[in-house]
Amino acid sequence: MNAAAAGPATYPFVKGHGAGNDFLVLPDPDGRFRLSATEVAALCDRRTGIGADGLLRAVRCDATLEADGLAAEAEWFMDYRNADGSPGQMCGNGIRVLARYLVHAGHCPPGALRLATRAGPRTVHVPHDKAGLDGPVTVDMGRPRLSGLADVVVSVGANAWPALQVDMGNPHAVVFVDDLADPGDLVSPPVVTPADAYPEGVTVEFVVRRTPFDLALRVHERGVGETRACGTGACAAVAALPAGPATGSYTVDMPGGRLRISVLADGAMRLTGPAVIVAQGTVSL
Ligand SMILES: N[C@@H](CCC[C@H](N)C(=O)O)C(=O)O
Repeated sequence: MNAAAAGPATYPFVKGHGAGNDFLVLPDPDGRFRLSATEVAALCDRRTGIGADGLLRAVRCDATLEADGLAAEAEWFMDYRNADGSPGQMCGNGIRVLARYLVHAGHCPPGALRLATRAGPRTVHVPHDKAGLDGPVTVDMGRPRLSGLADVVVSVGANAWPALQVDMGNPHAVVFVDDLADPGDLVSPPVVTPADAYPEGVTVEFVVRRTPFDLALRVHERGVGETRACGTGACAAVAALPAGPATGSYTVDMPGGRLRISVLADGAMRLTGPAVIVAQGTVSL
């Protein structure tokens, strides 16, 4: 990590999760850190680092070129990195955890917060009566974009399924399966064909529809591996329902917990679930 000369040797961090999808929050209000992919991966390593599915650098929009042009809309930028160090455009659980941190640390009042991401600004709602270390947080996810441009197939071992391409700001391939055990242990990434369908990689959801408004899924995230929950993935699964989702409220159960998704009349989605801070400390690098 390259901090400005004479910067501190230790840095504060916060550890949090949303439905078991866990993150390292690194406050960097003045944009002093340049984190290499190797450094992010070392911090996220579960044996030799702090351990997380991803890292959320909390930086003010006016302190980073990546949020160029967004400072008029949002004070803070979510610099999201996957556990392998690669950047991601959007993270539905991460942005809820970031909002939890910003409110808990006193950087923002509870209520509606506008946060910038690589996929554009999003509004996050931290209830006034739940401004502590845990409780539900909601994010306006916007409208999913479905692409029927290519016929995509997802394979795991001898099993293959047709997939629907969904863009939630980040890329997803959604597969409906009979049983959540069908994709096996997901230790290796699913194979997606044609290979050029997702030039920057893809997150794959394996979904079971239990009732019209109740889904369960497992997810293999780009840049991470199988995780216990994925907010954009849960929205992508609802977006991929045959004939499109009806307006209303959906539940999506994942190994780490339950997320709720409201589909509004204009097709926009609101994602709600737990956002929890579990630890705070310092890390020296
Ligand atoms: N867990 C996240 C998604 C994180 C980004 C993903 N791994 C990618 O590379 O696009 C979520 O909750 O949405």
